[in-house]
Amino acid sequence: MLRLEGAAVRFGARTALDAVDLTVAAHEIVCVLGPSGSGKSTLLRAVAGLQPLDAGRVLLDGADQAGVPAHRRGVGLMFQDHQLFPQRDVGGNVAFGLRMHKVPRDRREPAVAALLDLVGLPGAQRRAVAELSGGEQQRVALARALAPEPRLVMLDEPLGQLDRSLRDRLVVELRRLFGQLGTTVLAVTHDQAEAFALADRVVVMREGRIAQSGPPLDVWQRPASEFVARFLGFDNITEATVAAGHAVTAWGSLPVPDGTPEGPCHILVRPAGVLLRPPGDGLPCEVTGRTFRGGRVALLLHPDRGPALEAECALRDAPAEGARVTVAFAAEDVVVLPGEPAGSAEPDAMEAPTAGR
Ligand SMILES: Nc1ncnc2c1ncn2[C@@H]1O[C@H](COP(=O)(O)OP(=O)(O)OP(=O)(O)O)[C@@H](O)[C@H]1O
Repeated sequence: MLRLEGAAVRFGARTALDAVDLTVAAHEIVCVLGPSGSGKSTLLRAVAGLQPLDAGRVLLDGADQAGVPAHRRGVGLMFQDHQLFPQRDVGGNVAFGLRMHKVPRDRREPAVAALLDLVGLPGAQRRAVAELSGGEQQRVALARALAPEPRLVMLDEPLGQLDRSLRDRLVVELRRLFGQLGTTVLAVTHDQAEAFALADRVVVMREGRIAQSGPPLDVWQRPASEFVARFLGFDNITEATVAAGHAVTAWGSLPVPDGTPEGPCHILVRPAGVLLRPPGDGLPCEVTGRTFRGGRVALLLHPDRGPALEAECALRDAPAEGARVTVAFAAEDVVVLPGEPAGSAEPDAMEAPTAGR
C-alpha cells in the first residue's frame, strides 16, 4: 500500500531522512521507533504530503505522490497534541473530515455514532471537548482520523500525553480496533512498550536511516546492532572476540551459536540469561542495586571483571544489596551483535543478525 523509495529530506546541512526504503502492506500495523531527532516525524510528514522530499519517492497503492497535496492523499493523520476543535462538540469533531469530504448529513450522523461506539464513547456526540479526560480526547481524535475511512492512518505519538496505565489499556484497544477495521497503520512513537504492543512490525530509526525492521519479537530477540540493543534498553553488552565456538569477553568465555563468524564483535546477554549460582564456578560479582518489578527483581551487579551486569530473578531468590554472588551465562540468552562502523548508520542493518538459541 505504501512504499518509500530512497526518501530523503534535508534541512540545510542536517539530513533528517537519509535514503529511506520502507513498505507498509495493506492491513499492516507498522510502528516507527527511535530516539528524539531520528527522523520519525519527518517520515510521517513526508508520507502525508506535509514535507516535500529532496530525493526519492512516496508511492501509495503504486501511484507516485509527487505533487499530490496532503488532502488528496487519502491518509488520516493523528498528531500527538490531537488538536481537537474546542468550540465543536465531540460529534462535530468526529464529523469534521466527513463534512470536508461532502458526505451528506443523513449519512454523517450514523457514521459518527458508529465510530464513537467503536472507540468506546457511545452516545458522546453532544459532550464538550473540554470536559473530556485526556484518554477520551485521544479516542475522539482517533475517531476523527478514522471517519473519512482513509486507506492509511498515520499516528504521531498517539498516546503521547497519557499516563502509563491508560496507555497500556488503550494500546490493546487500538490494536483490536485496527484489526477489526482492517486499517493500515503507520505509527510513530519513542515508547518501545507501545510500539511492541501495537505493531505487526517495528522499524527502528537512527539518524534518518532504518537501523532495523522486523516483527516485534524478532527485533526484541535479535537486535541487529549495539545501537538497537541499547535503544531497547539492553545494557549487558561487551566487546568480544569469537573463536572456536566461544566468545572471549571481559566476563569470561561465553558460548555462541554455531556458525558465528570468528573475529571481533559485541555480545549481548539478556538479563534473564545471567544466572545466579552458588559460590564457586563462574564470575564473582557484588550486588549493587535491586529494583522490584512485580514479582521479579532486577539486580544490578558489579562483576570482579568486565562492565556492570543486570540480572533478573524471582523475588524470593533475590540476594541483598552488598551480597557476593557468582553468575553463569545461559547460552540461549547470548546474542552476537554484528559489528557497526563507528559513528555511522549500519549499512547491513536489515540483515538478520546471528542469535544465540
Ligand atoms: N522544520 C525543520 N527545520 C530544521 N530542522 C528540522 C525541521 N524539522 C525537523 N528537523 C530536524 O530533523 C531531524 C529529524 O527530526 P524529526 O522531528 O523527524 O525527529 P523525531 O524522530 O520525530 O524526533 P522527536 O521524537 O523528538 O519528535 C532533527 O534533527 C530535527 O532537528
